[in-house]
Amino acid sequence: MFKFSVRLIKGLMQVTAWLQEQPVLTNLLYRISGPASYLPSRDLTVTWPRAEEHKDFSLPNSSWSQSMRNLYNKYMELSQQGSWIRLPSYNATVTHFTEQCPNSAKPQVTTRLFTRNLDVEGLGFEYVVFYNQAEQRTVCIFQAGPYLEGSHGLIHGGAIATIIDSTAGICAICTAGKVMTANLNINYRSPIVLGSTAEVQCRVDKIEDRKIFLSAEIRNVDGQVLHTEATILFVQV
Ligand SMILES: CCCCCCCCCCCCCCCC(=O)SCCNC(=O)CCNC(=O)[C@H](O)C(C)(C)COP(=O)(O)OP(=O)(O)OC[C@H]1O[C@@H](n2cnc3c(N)ncnc32)[C@H](O)[C@@H]1OP(=O)(O)O
Repeated sequence: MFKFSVRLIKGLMQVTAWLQEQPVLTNLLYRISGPASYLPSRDLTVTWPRAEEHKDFSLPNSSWSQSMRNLYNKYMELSQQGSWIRLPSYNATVTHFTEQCPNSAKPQVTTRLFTRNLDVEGLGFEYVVFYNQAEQRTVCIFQAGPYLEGSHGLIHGGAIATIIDSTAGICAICTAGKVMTANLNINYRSPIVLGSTAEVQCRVDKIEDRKIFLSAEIRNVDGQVLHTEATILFVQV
């Protein structure tokens, strides 16, 4: 009887594991009960971080070019006047929300934010985001490292989509709380050279019930060259 029970439990665990690996079923689970059931929680290690363990990756480092620093300094000066705030940037999404709510102990999961997944400074996404609450805008100062290559010497279109989605996502989160990208529409107007600095400007255009409509532009450092235009729809969840 004991052996039978152990075999039954093992069998049930295998079936559960198999079910969790089926994309259609996982998606259905997500639709029914939200992201918690969608995450492969059995594979994640949970720790309880202290605030001082959180490195802020949006502060200047030695890989930043002079033009990146100049733009950073410009927005830091505007921040001192009160219109903009520099948002901290950690390498895991959950850490941001732990920082937002210091009194509630939230677990840190050993996942990495896509844009902060490289350990060596300057190879991937180097960026800092500023938020203007009164105008519902974000600005992202962005330097693309050599590991973001698409066409020879140029940034991959998917990396451009990522930095737009992130800048717009932060704007939507700051404006409307928990959201997900429903639609991202991009026009690539001119290529961005690897290593160059660009400025992503993003604003909320309108809010209709749970839908937050935003638009974004990427320009070069002096604003003269338009690289990319996009519209983004986020839905509150
Ligand atoms: C200090 C603070 C710092 C914060 C620092 C944060 C940390 C740093 C984070 C970085 C920020 C990264 C941001 C990345 C964010 C992703 O990349 S999310 C990943 C990509 N997105 C996804 O995987 C989403 C997949 N889709 C879904 O889950 C669901 O379709 C959605 C989007 C949640 C919507 O589903 P739903 O809630 O059931 O909504 P539904 O009833 O279908 O539609 C609601 C309305 O939206 C409309 N709609 C839905 N989808 C669409 C669509 N595709 N097109 C047009 N309309 C649509 C519907 O027509 C409907 O309109 P109405 O009828 O109300 O007028």
